[in-house]
Amino acid sequence: MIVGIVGCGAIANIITGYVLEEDSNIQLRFFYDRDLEKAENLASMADGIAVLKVEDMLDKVDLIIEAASPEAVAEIVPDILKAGKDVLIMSVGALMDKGLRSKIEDLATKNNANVYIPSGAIVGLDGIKAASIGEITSVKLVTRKPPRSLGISTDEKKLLYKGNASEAVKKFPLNINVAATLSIACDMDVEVEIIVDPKVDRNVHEITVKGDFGELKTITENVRCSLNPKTSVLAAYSAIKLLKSLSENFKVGT
Ligand SMILES: NC(=O)C1=CN([C@@H]2O[C@H](COP(=O)(O)OP(=O)(O)OC[C@H]3O[C@@H](n4cnc5c(N)ncnc54)[C@H](OP(=O)(O)O)[C@@H]3O)[C@@H](O)[C@H]2O)C=CC1
Ligand SMILES: O=C([O-])CC(=O)C(=O)O
Repeated sequence: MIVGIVGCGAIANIITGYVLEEDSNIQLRFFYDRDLEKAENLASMADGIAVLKVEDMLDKVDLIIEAASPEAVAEIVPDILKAGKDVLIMSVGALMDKGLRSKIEDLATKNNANVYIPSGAIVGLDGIKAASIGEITSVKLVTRKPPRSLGISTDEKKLLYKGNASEAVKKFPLNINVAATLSIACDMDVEVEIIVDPKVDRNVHEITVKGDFGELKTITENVRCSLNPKTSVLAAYSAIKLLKSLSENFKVGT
């Protein structure tokens, strides 16, 4: 599978490092970033090609990884799908915009292309997807991050946000994509709390789901990426695992 990547920051660096060290179906060849130097640095590590615009890789790839920003989803994903190519989206918060999401779903169907959304920095999506076969009655996400991850400075633990996911992704576009992933998985605009906590040094996501299946609670205490403390290492790992699973004939989990 020939892969291009849009956004050459923390997640792209972890994916590239993995591809260089491990045997897999992922042939990472093309790199794009609005900062050409970042694309060139990763391309030279991976013996790939830095491109000046996404169109320059479109006819040469099977799949593009979006690991840039919510704006990049709106700017770039429609063209990828129009070219009939698959896309893996990390900046999932963009899809809380119902208009953009249905445009992306329609383009994927019309062009026989796939949109992949990895579980990212949370655990439990397997059970939540299974639970959605029955009735889900409530879903709540409580995210606690250290001040540096939220780009603020404070000595006090504080509730920064309480509301639904669609507003949370507008207020914290680079910090709470997981709320969008969760909302899409259970087809609800889930309840979200974001807490800044100087006492934690991990990005912590706690999910509680209730439904006719019973109740589940997951807590993920994520190590942060060295290149970007907002982002958890598990998010990059989930993208790698999803890409690897595309060529596997033996699947486990929902
Ligand atoms: N689904 C999930 O669970 C998670 C999702 N994420 C999301 O994944 C994305 C990537 O994360 P991460 O690697 O940590 O981010 P980084 O900021 O480390 O890297 C992103 C890179 O993409 C560039 N970029 C942003 N917008 C564009 C654009 N429109 N066109 C071209 N390049 C662009 C950035 O440039 P610049 O520095 O100039 O902005 C930066 O170089 C983010 O949106 C993040 O919020 C992160 C963690 C978990
Ligand atoms: O990586 C994380 O812990 C979560 C995150 O930033 C996001 O969902 O945008």
